Amino acid sequence: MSADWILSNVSVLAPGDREKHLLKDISLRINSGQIILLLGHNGAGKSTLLETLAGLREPESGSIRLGEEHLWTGKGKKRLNGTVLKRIGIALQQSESQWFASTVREELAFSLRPYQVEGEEAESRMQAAMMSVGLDHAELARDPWTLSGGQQRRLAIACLLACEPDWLLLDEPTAGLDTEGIQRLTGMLSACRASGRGAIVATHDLEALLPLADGLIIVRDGLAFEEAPAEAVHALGSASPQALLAEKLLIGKGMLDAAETACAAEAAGLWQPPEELAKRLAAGLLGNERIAAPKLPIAAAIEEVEQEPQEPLESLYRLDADGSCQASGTVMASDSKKPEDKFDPRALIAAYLILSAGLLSLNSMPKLAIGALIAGACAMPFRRFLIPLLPIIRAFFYFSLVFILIGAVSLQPLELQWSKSEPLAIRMIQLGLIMVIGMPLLALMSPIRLQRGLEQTLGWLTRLKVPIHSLSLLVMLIFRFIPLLMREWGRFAQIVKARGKSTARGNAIPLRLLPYLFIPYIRAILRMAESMADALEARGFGQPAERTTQGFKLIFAPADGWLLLAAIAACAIMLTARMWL
Ligand SMILES: Nc1ncnc2c1ncn2[C@@H]1O[C@H](COP(=O)(O)OP(=O)(O)OP(=O)(O)O)[C@@H](O)[C@H]1O
Repeated sequence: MSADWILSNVSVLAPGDREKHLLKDISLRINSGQIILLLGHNGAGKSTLLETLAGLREPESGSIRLGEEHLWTGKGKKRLNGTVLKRIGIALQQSESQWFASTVREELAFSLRPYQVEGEEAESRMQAAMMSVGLDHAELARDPWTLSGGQQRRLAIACLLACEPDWLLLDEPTAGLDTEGIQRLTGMLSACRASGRGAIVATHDLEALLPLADGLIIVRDGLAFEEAPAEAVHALGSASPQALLAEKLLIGKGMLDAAETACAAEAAGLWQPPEELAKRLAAGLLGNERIAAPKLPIAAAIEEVEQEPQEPLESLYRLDADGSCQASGTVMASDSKKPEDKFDPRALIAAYLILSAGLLSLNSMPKLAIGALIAGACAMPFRRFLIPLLPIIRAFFYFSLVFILIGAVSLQPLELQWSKSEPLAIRMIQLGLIMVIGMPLLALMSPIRLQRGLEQTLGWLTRLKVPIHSLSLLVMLIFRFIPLLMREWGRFAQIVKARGKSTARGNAIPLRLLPYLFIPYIRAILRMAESMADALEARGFGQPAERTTQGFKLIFAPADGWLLLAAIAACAIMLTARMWL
């Protein structure tokens, strides 16, 4: 029999951004043996909540208990509790890309390993799990990568079921499943509940899962909004699928503007609750008074979610005459308040070069002190981008210190002569300061804007046969791929840790699990490179006769002028210090 989840004031911060809350002060009790749906807009925090329950994200504050057991234990609650981990099984979105073994059987055996289940017991669990998800016994010998997408999703769930956890944590489990697969899934969830186990399921598929649910948790902007009573859920469940079907039917007949509904909502990631559709039906918009929205406690909750002010669609999307949705590139490129859109990359690079030249001109410790003050003042407004890079800065500091100390060693007699290593110390401090002021650039320039900046500035060189498009593309890809590779590593690390029931913190991976991470990781990177190559080809790269398409044009704004003036003033101060000190 599974135990209740008890969450008290749980908050989770974005990795590397301590000002961004992914979950805020969540207090919940989720009773054992229930099927609970997590609902909410795209980006609301459903996956984050599931990952936090699975110990894949460390809460900044608050406590998470499964019955009497704390998920995080030890001094300062910094160590994961392996006993709790073994009582839960999580399937992340796209966790079917996790395969490393050459057969389905080995994959299942890997999932069972932390439970030390082997031999006949393991075999019977594997077969039962395969049967529950509708995979044939013969598939055990197949290479998991040769299964279809839907079959791989079923296998991901079978890997969880074989471990017989008290709680299943499922993220979008119906995605990619056919009708039979969904029926299997709902049957499996009902069977879990009947055996006293529970499930928490993040989903947008209300039609399939709402009729099963014992309760709902609405997540909005990282807040768990409401736990709905089971009666409300079932009453709502009887109304919503019809409303959805009615809407689809009317869109098909051209009686409802698809651009206003599905296209816009899907494109902007807005979730349209069935309640909204039911209200429109009730208002006569769809002409079917059979489906009227019942006024339920949960309806009020969903309504409140919907009343959250949304960014107007037209600021993000342009609806063309043919009803198709287009991302509004110019709006996103110039008017957005995202950090990487604030400055023109050309201004940022020019300011960086000017400041670096100033720092390199300082040739003594007192002058460098002035340079350090100026570099600190420049970096201060962007300190939140520097926090995640502190380990690199610290490593550089220790590395420099060791070199400076070695440089200062005199052997006859054995002593430290500071004067010997002063030039090296000055050089290392200059490099350190240049590195620190350069670090925020990674966050202030998106790769695509950097590419456009290079193309707009150096585009004239193409007449001299200089391959500027290719060079700027290369720079863009380097900028784009480094964070992407790190993110993918984090994603696969999470999956492998969840399967291996690792108690390691953060993205740290125990050595024993590394081989299981490398294969799917490398495969994912290769696939990503292949998709990118296809996309580039579609844009015209690699076909010299074709003109490549360009999404937007950078425009030098007053803020860029001020940035350059500030950099010139700072450089002037450093040059003056060099001459007069
Ligand atoms: N590593 C991260 N760094 C910064 N922000 C993050 C990180 N991971 C998630 N987020 C942000 O946290 C928010 C919640 O994401 P989450 O994946 O939990 O949403 P969701 O409700 O599951 O969405 P969906 O329905 O699209 O799956 C999003 O705004 C996302 O951009």
